[in-house]
Amino acid sequence: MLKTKNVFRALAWGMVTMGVIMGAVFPLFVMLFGVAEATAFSTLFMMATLVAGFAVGILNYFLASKIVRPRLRRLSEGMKEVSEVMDQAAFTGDWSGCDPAVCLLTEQDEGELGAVAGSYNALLYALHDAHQIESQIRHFTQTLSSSLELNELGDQALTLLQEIATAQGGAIVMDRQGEWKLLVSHGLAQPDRVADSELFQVRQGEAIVRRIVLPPGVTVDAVLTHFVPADVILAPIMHHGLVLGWVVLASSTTFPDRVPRLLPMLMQGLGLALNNALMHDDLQRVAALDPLTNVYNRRFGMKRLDEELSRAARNKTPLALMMLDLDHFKRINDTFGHLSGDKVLVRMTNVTREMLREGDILLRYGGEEFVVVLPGASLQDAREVAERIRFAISHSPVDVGDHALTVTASIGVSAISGSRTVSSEELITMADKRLYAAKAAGRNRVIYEGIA
Ligand SMILES: Nc1nc2c(ncn2[C@@H]2O[C@H](COP(=O)(O)OP(=O)(O)OP(=O)(O)O)[C@@H](O)[C@H]2O)c(=O)[nH]1
Repeated sequence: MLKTKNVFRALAWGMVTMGVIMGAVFPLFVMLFGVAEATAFSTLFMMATLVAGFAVGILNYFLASKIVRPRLRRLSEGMKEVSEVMDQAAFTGDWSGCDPAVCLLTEQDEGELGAVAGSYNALLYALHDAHQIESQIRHFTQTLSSSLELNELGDQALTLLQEIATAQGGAIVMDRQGEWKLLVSHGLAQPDRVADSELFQVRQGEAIVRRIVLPPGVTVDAVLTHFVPADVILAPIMHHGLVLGWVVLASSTTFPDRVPRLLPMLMQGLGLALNNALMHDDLQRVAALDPLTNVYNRRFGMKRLDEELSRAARNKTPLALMMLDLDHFKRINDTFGHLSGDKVLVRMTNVTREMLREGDILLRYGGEEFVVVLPGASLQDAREVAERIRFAISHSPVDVGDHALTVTASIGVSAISGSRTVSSEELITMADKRLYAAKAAGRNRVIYEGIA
């Protein structure tokens, strides 16, 4: 801390003392020019030189004070004004009054006073930048905390990061079970190449913000043209020392220096938010999936069925449902054991899943009984799919110990045509009745009509 006593008082003392000393030595000086010693050291002459020295000292002091004081006052008033605005801004959040463009001190002096004003202005710029960075980080963190859904979160984060870094393109790549998967990309042509590339294969500890060259073919998809970015930054998304993923930002020009310095701070918030979203995602999955077969469990699957039924009623589109039950499954358990039974269940769900289209729903209704929902399918469409599933199951033997076990399934199909609305219970009951008819008729078959 700088310690100054009253500088002007010190100046006054210094100047007056110097004046008096000059007055005291003046007689010696005049003797060099031939003035007689008696005259030079006469009381009158001595008094005159001392008074003159004193007067010159006082005059100098007033002169210096007259020139320097108002400029110093101007500087200090300017600083005071800015500090008051800043003080207010800390509470109101309105920092517009602290913008360097508004608050700069305009001291023209080329000497020390100008240097003081220059240093003050530099301090103001640094404060302004620090505030901007702090509010960018705060806004970024606040936005991230508003979402738990992984894709939505990734999208929001990338949008903000592009804004902050002024990047025209970017992507977020996540580590999902040991593989790099593209979570989101903006403005990149062929973004999948980014996830497939070797860019992220770094050893632990080497995960730092760095500048890279994108793999061939990855360009930025600007409004009028595609361009190979001039500057690309890669930033690791860390959480508890682990790399959860990477942010890639691409620009047509070189990124400002502050960008690579700012990114690690933003990545901390992003790491926490993405980790929360991943946990949420896992919990959702656990809540929705059957742990053995990895298809929807009954609770979640029935919810999805209700949603699809409402959609079908709204759009007046057909929807079909099938109930599938493995034949004589108890025997498999009894003969080969429960674990072999589990193996058969997993294999059969995989075989069934392969026969379905995207948007179809497969759920484990209970034990060895499954429901398949086919939105948009008529009874005839569903019958064909059911036949394909039945055929595939009966032609997919499962290795159980030394045996290649052949399993069959019975399937009951029901459907709504689009003009009639029915409840999920009605649809299930219908399919269930047809399933039991299939069992009664000898199993390994599909029944889709005749039983109401
Ligand atoms: N391994 C295994 N078995 C299960 C599971 N859930 C239910 N089961 C068994 O599935 C068998 C179903 O037997 P049943 O309902 O008699 O039917 P089924 O033997 O397939 O005879 P049909 O359906 O009439 O052809 C029972 O032995 C249950 O214990 C499971 O998660 N794993």
